[in-house]
Amino acid sequence: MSEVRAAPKKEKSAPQKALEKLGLVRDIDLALHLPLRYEDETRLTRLTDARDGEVVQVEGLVTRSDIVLRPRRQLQVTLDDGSDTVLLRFFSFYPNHQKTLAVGQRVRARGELRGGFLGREIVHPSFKGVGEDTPLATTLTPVYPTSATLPQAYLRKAVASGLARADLGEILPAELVPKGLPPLREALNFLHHPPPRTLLAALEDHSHPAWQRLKFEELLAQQLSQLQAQRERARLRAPALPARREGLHERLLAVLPFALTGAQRRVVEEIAQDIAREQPMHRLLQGDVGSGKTVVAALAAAIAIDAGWTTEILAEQHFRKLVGWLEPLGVRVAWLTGSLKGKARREAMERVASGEAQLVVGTHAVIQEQVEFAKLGLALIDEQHRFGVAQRLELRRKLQGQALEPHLLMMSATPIPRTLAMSYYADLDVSTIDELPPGRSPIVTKVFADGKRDTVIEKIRTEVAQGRQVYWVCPLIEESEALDLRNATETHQQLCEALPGTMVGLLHGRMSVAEKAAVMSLFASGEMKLLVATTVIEVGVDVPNASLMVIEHAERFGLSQLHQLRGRVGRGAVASVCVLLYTGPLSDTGKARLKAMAETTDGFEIARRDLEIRGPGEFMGARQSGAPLLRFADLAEDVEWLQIARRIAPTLLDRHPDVARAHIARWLGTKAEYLKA
Ligand SMILES: Nc1ncnc2c1ncn2[C@@H]1O[C@H](COP(=O)(O)OP(=O)(O)OP(=O)(O)O)[C@@H](O)[C@H]1O
Repeated sequence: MSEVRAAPKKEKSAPQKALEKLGLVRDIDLALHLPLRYEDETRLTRLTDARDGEVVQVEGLVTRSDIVLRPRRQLQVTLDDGSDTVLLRFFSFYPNHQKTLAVGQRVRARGELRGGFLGREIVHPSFKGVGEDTPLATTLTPVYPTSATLPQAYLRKAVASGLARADLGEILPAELVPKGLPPLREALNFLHHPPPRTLLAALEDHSHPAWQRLKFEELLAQQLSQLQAQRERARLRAPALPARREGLHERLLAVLPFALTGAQRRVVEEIAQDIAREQPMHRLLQGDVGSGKTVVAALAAAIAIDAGWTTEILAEQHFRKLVGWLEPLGVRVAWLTGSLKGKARREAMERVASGEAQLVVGTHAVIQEQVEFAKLGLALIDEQHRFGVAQRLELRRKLQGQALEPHLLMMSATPIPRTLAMSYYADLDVSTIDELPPGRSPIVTKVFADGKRDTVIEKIRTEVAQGRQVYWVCPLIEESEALDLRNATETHQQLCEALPGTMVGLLHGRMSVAEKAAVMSLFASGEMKLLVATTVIEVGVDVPNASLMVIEHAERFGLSQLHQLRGRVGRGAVASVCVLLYTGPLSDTGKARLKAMAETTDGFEIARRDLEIRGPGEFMGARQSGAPLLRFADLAEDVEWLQIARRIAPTLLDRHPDVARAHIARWLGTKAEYLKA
């Protein structure tokens, strides 16, 4: 029976999806996906010549092939290469393995040789059946960074065909390419398939000219796109917001209970200079948790408001404190949060539209919904809001009728080294608060298995008895069977029972803004001693009297997030402790994260380790999210190439704009459009 059916839509296979997830979509992406290391399948080692501990490729006949059940079920295969024999052992195997490895078959196997209880052996070698004269590989075999769902063999094929298809012709005029560097196609062919006996050290430490070519190309693309973005920005106009003598910002300084640190003063000065100009500021303000970013933002807002322009703050709770400083000085504030409804909402909108509100505090909804600003001069945005270029454009659209762009100050509490920041946020200037306010005592971090809960509760009792306050952080609000995470409500209940007579609060994301505010104010006033919360307290919460933080299921959190959370304590002069409770067994990365947390409280160091611990997959994930992270070059190491790229970029952009565009597109792909926008 034949029936005409529409051809079924071709579903993407799991490896295809995995490729996409790694960002390996275009041929050029595949061509630029470089091996982590190489395997040498170009030669055979005679067993008599091989030493234990050496990675070898051997070839011979199978003389024995048995499944052995003790001490653990395994397939044992003896291979004889004419000079000696070796035992191949497999703890997991399929029927077709046994077929290839049957007695009498010729097999080529590769792996680390070691002396075992049963004689010399290779555990889990890679292997294939071969004929008498199956040729050896002619080049070294690449091993690529990959993910769990993407088999190496599939990836190898995909990269090889991407490399063959990719348009890798020279784009740059020959006179601009530094001498001694091979053409791009040659460099990539070499790096994917180095000839036998290539000195691998030069590939591994990236000193080989083929690697240098990639570094140079990438840095040039980065410099070009930054320059392009800068030039585009230079064409835009923003209101000049000069700081007035004896203005609002000086009144604010006068009422603060502390003096600014040197770093805060420097950063305020950088921002003040920027916004005094008619070019829009695009600046990232970064500083470790508790370094005092809020007051810097408040001073910037004060200058803008004084100049007669509205400031918008995209961060609901981070800036309660900021409002608390400015409102008493007579600043008119409008709150625009998602939960604001009906008349109150309409009124708030009107106050924004008429320009009556000088400071507008809100969530993302401020941009997404129908809000029209009368005169928006400065936007302060928390990095948590992932305020990408797309959102900036949206913001611009909301300013129809306003010929001028607002100045943008983005704030990040995940500090990254300046050089990295420069490449990560290609079109932002960076200000860094690299000094903590005086009088802080370092936070001591302890890692405990969840079985030690009672000891931890005892510690809470002691802290509370001394008049201190405590946070207890849980990862989820609802029991998830899959993850078996403890429910915040349940923990709250448990702690209430364990600590009778102590006021224990609960804070989670499902509560309304008003409910959250009520709980927070009880905690801030000191009346509530213990606050059980989900990660909603991650940013902006500032209660200097809190001296103990317990993080439950700490193994489920990312490193930066743990650092953010931990930063809620140690904000005053009292010595603080952070307890990380984990439920084992821990994965390697889980272990590495908790270890890093226990070893350092320096946010820059944490950020560095975070990048180190996350695999290449996540690195690429970060790239895909639109943040151009350098993959080949290292801004600290490759200073020479950076200087050359800096020197060439303006010439290239002026004299060969098409070449510049093509070069950016090749290297940054969709990100090139992202930067042009
Ligand atoms: N120069 C200073 N001297 C003393 N205390 C300061 C100073 N600057 C800020 N503080 C105080 O330090 C605490 C942390 O400041 P702030 O909340 O601005 O940090 P932050 O950088 O926003 O941190 P986070 O990202 O962790 O929220 C606050 O209690 C603040 O009042």
